[in-house]
Amino acid sequence: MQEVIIATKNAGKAKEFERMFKPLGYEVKTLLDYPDFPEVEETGTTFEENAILKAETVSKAFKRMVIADDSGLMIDALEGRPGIYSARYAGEEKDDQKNMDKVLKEMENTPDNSRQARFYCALAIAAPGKEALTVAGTCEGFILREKRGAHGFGYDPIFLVEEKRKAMAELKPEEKSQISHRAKALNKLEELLPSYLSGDEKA
Ligand SMILES: O=P(O)(O)OP(=O)(O)OP(=O)(O)OC[C@H]1O[C@@H](n2cnc3c(O)ncnc32)[C@H](O)[C@@H]1O
Ligand SMILES: [Mg+2]
Repeated sequence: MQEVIIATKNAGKAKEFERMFKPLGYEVKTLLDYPDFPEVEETGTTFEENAILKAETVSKAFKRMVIADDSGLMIDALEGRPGIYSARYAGEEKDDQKNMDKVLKEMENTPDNSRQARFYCALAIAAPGKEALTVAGTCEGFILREKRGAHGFGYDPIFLVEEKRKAMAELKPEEKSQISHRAKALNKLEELLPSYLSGDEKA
């Protein structure tokens, strides 16, 4: 089986990529398989910049084609927050429960008709000698008033998926991987991959 390297240390993302790449005939390796690889600092100001930073850093180190994911939750009533700071919204320890609790508290007085939000996922692909490429996908929904469901990771229990009328964490993994921001971005990447791989080398 062919191998694809995903530059992530997030176990939830790793599982989703495994599920999505399997039907394409790829075995997924992530930075969880290389625990000594240092965390790449996310110093960009957009999801795309951070995805490129992660993909290029790991691609240079491994001298291989690498895909990276930078993603997060954007809430209208919070002017797009937590956005690119989603992982560390409630502190450096990247605690999903604390992050959700912080959002629920901030949204306590936000009425039902003003709770629109979306997940955003930027994927970057980098390969030796090539310019990195990015694609993105979104998933629309609403912020719930309490946690629901036990699947997924991150903010999934407090995000009501508009098209399913269920919390993201209530969807089975195979359902999430049909409709998620990550799945939509990956579909676009799949379309662009052949031309990327056969395209020009960087000068
Ligand atoms: O950078 P890597 O190593 O990939 O892992 P990370 O967890 O730091 O990942 P990000 O920097 O992209 O931060 C994304 C955060 O956004 C949230 N998030 C992203 N995708 C999500 C999803 O599908 N469901 C729920 N929360 C998600 C979750 O809290 C993630 O930790
Ligand atoms: Mg990160």
